[in-house]
Amino acid sequence: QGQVPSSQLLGSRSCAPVRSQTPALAGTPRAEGTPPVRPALGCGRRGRNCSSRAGRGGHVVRGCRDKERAWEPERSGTGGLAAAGEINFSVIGRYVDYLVEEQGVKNVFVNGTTGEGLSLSISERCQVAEEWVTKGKNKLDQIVIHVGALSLKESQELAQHAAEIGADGIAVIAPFFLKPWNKDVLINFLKEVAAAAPALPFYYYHIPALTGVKIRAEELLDGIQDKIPSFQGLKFSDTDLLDFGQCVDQNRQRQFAFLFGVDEQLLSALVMGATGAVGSTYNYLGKKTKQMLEAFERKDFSSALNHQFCIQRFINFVVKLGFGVSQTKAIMTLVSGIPMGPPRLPLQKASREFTDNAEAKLKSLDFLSCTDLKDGNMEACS
Ligand SMILES: CC(=O)N[C@@H]([C@@H](O)[C@H](O)[C@H](O)CO)[C@@H](O)CC(=O)C(=O)O
Repeated sequence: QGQVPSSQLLGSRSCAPVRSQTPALAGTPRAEGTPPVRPALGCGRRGRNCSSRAGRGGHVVRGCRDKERAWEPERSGTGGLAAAGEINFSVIGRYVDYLVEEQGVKNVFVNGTTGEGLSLSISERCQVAEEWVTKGKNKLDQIVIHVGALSLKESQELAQHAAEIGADGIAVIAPFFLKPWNKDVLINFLKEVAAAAPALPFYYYHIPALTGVKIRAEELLDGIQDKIPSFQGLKFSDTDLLDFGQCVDQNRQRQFAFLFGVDEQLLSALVMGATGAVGSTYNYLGKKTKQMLEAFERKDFSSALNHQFCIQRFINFVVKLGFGVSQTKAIMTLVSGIPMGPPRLPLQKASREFTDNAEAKLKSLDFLSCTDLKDGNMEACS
């Protein structure tokens, strides 16, 4: 079985502190059997202060340099085809177009949970980031790269690399094996990563259910800018709306971005002051979610609630079937027509039964019609 992991996007997620901003996605598409593209080097976007690696003299981003060789087809002996289990970069450009044109999503969060960032090597993470920046140039508004890792040094390498390629921001989760035991220790870790890319807006990615680090975000934010001057905001992937509300309430004087990451509860978070959203479902429900954001903006709360309930109906349905990153990838493939490939171990590919059920539900909720389906997925309509 050829396994080609790729990254996630937003649906990936609104990274801008503007309430009406399109939700950004997280995750990287993976594809099977398509030719990988060697990522272009150098910085991409909006004249950000970055320089190419070649121009940085002695600056070494070890993992990222190794990859340059690994992806030369003539050396890999694969004749230009992605080997089993490898990332296929060639779909990222198409996926950018799909997000922008079909889902109205212009901000992405790369190498996060949906993109299985923690299951990739450092070299792969660099390549994925580069490909998104290259292909997103002049198309996407913001590209935030998740650079969290268990090793502080690796996290710093990734942060430096993100700055060099011209990303718009970096995000970091709490280290989750040897864990920080209190707020100060966590801040010390985050501060060291942020210092590796001081010009890049820095986001803390709060996802306690996966990291096991339960330090409240509200506590962490208290005085954080004194320690991390580039601190820009929070990606809050937790259902504790008391904690989230207090983050907003206690930081009203600051221009922080509060990006909410529980898609089925987004409306509640908007009421509390969320400035954007980052989530897996925006990969395929981006347009629907935008309608909810727009209804909320124009204070049409009844419509906004209808949209949220509709989205909840779908999420509630798939959660009962068993829903995670693998299933998200299957739905992304179904809706976009762009092959995401299977997830990487220890995750298992979603079952055909799951995909069939999810497809039927999407159609019954009018989230998907046969005319939405791309050539590659037409058989799903028969
Ligand atoms: C645990 C998890 O995967 N949470 C998702 C949500 O979008 C989640 O899939 C959705 O709310 C459905 O429960 C996001 O918060 C993850 C995310 O933003 C990312 O891929 O980094």
